Amino acid sequence: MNALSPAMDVFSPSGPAPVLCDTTLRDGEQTAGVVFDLAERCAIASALDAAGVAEIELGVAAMGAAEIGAIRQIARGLVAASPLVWARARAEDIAAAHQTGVRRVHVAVPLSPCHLAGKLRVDADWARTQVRQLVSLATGMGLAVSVGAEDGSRTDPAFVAEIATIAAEAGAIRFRLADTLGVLDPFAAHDLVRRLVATQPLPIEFHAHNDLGLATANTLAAARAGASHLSVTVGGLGERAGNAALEEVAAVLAAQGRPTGVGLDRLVPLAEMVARAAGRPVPAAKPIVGPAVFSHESGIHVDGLLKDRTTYESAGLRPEVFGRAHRLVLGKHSGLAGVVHALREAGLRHDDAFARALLPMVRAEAERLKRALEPADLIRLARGLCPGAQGVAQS
Ligand SMILES: CC(=O)SCCNC(=O)CCNC(=O)[C@H](O)C(C)(C)COP(=O)(O)OP(=O)(O)OC[C@H]1O[C@@H](n2cnc3c(N)ncnc32)[C@H](O)[C@@H]1OP(=O)(O)O
Ligand SMILES: O=C(O)CCC(=O)C(=O)O
Repeated sequence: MNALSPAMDVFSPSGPAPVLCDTTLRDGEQTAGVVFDLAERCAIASALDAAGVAEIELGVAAMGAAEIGAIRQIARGLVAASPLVWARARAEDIAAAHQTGVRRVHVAVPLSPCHLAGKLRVDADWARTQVRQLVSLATGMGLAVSVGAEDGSRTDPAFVAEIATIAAEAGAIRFRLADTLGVLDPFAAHDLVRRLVATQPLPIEFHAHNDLGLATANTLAAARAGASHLSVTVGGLGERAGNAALEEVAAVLAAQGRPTGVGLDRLVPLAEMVARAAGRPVPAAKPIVGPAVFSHESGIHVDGLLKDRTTYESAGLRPEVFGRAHRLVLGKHSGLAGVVHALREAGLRHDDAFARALLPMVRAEAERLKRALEPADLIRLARGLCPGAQGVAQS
């Protein structure tokens, strides 16, 4: 029994877990205004590696000599994870990637009509030719090559499959379908990936964006449709609204019985490390890693949790799994059970009559302070109500 809910239990997919390809250091750092220094990049890569992330996209070698040197240094620090370098569909980008010493390059090829005509000023034949020639060029240099369909979700699926087939014939090892603008919903993502899996020979990676808040859902739908590799970033950092969050994808797959090898207890330190380096604090309610996601205040929830934790905690989301713990707080929505519990924890008088008298004061104080109560607030209120409350612990 490993489902997040009975519904997920019924529909849990089977088969090997997809492989996670983390692109925090490439798409994540492309977030407007985010810059990691070299020490931060090395530390993030090592933390991802230690957490068991299988693949790490390290950056864009075409940015120049300093970036080539940085990628080389970061890659040298990896123990188990496989590094890869991102490249445009240009021979000079592949040459730059080769200079990093990393043995794998990912070549992104814009495929949608608007990217081909509007951005590159080329036609579909250009894409066919570039993929054939560049994959051969890269494999000739001894590089393993994956090919990406940039803006693939706004491209005729038959053309995407054709390019993937050309990539396979030229020697590519994988094909990445990018929902570059985050336009898909999970049903469309599932359909596109299923079609691609069925019509061309390469393993498929899905690369989601979160413009509609669907990156994780789309990534999981892609996995269910047969994507063997999934792009993710720590905290979902990435262009605009970001990418699929590593912690969400890893947690759901583990809960579905398809663990990715990522240590779930490493996710919070990773999120905090990336948040610090990015200058973007982890949002309080960010699933899995947010500081507040295992906190409970509402009377009915706290009462339920105290009687039987499974009332408000699903099997795959036990806080201990992530190295975390429940935090029961007192506030405007507290009930009697929560007050009794908090009093007992604080070593204060905690009989029902006392807690019942204190409850309206707890609510009023939370309203006055516009926040949850700290232990010191509770002690102050309890002493105000009954000066001898402290140390008069009763069962
Ligand atoms: C959806 C994505 O995430 S795509 C990845 C985005 N990542 C980045 O942009 C990484 C950082 N980028 C950079 O440092 C720079 O843009 C560089 C080094 C890649 C290129 O810099 P510049 O040579 O100054 O070009 P600039 O950034 O102004 O324009 C991009 C050029 O790449 C071309 N290009 C864009 N994508 C691709 C592609 N996948 N394949 C081939 N060419 C491409 C554009 O057509 C444009 O070419 P042009 O100058 O001949 O018109
Ligand atoms: O890597 C790719 O293939 C696509 C690039 C990308 O990040 C995107 O399209 O969102």
